[in-house]
Amino acid sequence: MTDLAIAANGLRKSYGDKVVLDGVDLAVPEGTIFSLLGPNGAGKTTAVKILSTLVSPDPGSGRISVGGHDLATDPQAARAAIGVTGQFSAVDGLITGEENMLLMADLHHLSRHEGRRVAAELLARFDLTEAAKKPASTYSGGMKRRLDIAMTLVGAPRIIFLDEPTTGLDPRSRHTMWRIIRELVADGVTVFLTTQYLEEADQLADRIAVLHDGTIAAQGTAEELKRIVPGGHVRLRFTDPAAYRSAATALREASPDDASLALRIPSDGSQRALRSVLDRLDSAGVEADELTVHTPDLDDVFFALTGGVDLPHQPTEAAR
Ligand SMILES: Nc1ncnc2c1ncn2[C@@H]1O[C@H](COP(=O)(O)OP(=O)(O)OP(=O)(O)O)[C@@H](O)[C@H]1O
Repeated sequence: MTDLAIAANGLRKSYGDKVVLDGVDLAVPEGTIFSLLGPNGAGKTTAVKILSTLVSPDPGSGRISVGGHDLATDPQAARAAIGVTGQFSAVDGLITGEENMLLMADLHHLSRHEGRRVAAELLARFDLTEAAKKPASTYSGGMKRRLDIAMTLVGAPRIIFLDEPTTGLDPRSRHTMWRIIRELVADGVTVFLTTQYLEEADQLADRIAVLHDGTIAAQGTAEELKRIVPGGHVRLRFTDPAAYRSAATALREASPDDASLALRIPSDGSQRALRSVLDRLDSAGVEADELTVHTPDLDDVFFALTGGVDLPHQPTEAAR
């Protein structure tokens, strides 16, 4: 057994002439959240389908192992270790939440007694006990999504693939889902998450990979990815025009914005850089009325990586 829950080398997949995955390497340590980001059609779902044994990779692909099992030689064992919650819900709306759970328990060959115990426990955990006897078609989007994950957990998988788990959910339901995902990982489960929401990857993922043109354009922690795009700065705002002019003289590298009496100073936002700005303001005897630090966010990274902008360097092999 390896300490990587998911390991893939040179993952390739084409549909006819269309190359969807063109040599993708993935390494997801056990008990972590990995997020695959990419624009629509980038191949995220295809990657999830291959890793969860629903679709075969092209013959040119390298070794893929999931849960320590080689997908080529032991797909059955890999399948037993995973759970998949896709973009299209497995929930049957015609039967109740509880019946959906019991159906999953049957599929996993749990005894009647054990099935009822597991179903009740998971329904309670996902705050669905009250709604358990109602048809799932009457559930809200958030409740359906929670039921979907609860159904995935009936088989106690060690690795869970969540394909866009919060698409279409309101902010409250999205936060509930984030709490659920964090709790899963606290229990030692590995989560492979695809999302269109950069904030979601930023909030949850230990590591993020950006998929673009069939390859991984960059991967690392959210902080590592943010460091590869320029744009960090400190913004100082003044109410007194004289103070504004003195500050502009003291901070020669600043870009002035005369209309709003604001100065923009390129900065990595570190403590040392901030101290240098404040020291120079002190020496000039001026005080800013407002100071804000802007660090690039994942949106900046995403658009830079998938929009053809030239970047200085990419920490693809950044230390784990
Ligand atoms: N079975 C298939 N046959 C032919 N083409 C396919 C098939 N499945 C996916 N594709 C194509 O492969 C590309 C990647 O699709 P995929 O669903 O993996 O993207 P995605 O990143 O998950 O996109 P989205 O965010 O829109 O869900 C798309 O161009 C899609 O049309």
